Amino acid sequence: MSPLIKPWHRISVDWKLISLRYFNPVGAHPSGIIGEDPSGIPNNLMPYISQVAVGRREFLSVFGSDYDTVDGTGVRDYIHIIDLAIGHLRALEKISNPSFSGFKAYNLGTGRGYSVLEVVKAFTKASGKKIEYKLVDRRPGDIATCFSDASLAKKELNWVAEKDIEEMCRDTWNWQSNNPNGFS
Ligand SMILES: O=c1ccn([C@@H]2O[C@H](COP(=O)(O)OP(=O)(O)O[C@H]3O[C@H](CO)[C@H](O)[C@H](O)[C@H]3O)[C@@H](O)[C@H]2O)c(=O)[nH]1
Repeated sequence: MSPLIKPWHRISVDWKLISLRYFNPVGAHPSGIIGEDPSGIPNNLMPYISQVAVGRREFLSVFGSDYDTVDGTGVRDYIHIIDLAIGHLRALEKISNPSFSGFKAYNLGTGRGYSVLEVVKAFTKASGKKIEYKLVDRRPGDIATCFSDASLAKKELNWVAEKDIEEMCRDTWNWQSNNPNGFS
């Protein structure tokens, strides 16, 4: 074996890397003790909706209502943080297996997209609160639709997301209603 090939050969045996591609993590720990408390004005949809529901913000600005989607609003693949945590445990099991080497990337998502207005509807149901919203211009840089193909994670990590949008909204609301001002 030439000296040039040797180092690469060694790398292919010893080197292991797993990359997990998160889609849109939301939700909170079901205990209601751990949740998302962004500092300042939330950039992301779920914490913004949650702060409207709890009375910290007046209304949600829905960024764009003319996308080519089910109702014109942006579609994303929301995933409960508990499912995401379990995905990490499965990846750790995989990378600890002596038979695994090299690099793999796995999508962690539900494979199903929800529009902004569908999330608003699900959150209204989970919280019993009216979520005021206004349709405004698109946010620069946003795309219409983004959802995962998580079939490789199912096949190789034995992982699938199990929690649905109702549970994501319920756990988010459970935390937010117990912590109306966040952790402060
Ligand atoms: O106040 C808001 C916030 C968001 N949205 C909409 O809600 C959807 C989800 O928006 P998020 O900001 O929650 O999530 P994104 O998928 O747009 O953004 C996420 O994915 C991006 C890459 O695709 C970046 O990684 C970014 O940091 C990360 O938050 C989008 O259609 C967005 O336009 C609103 O209508 N109003």
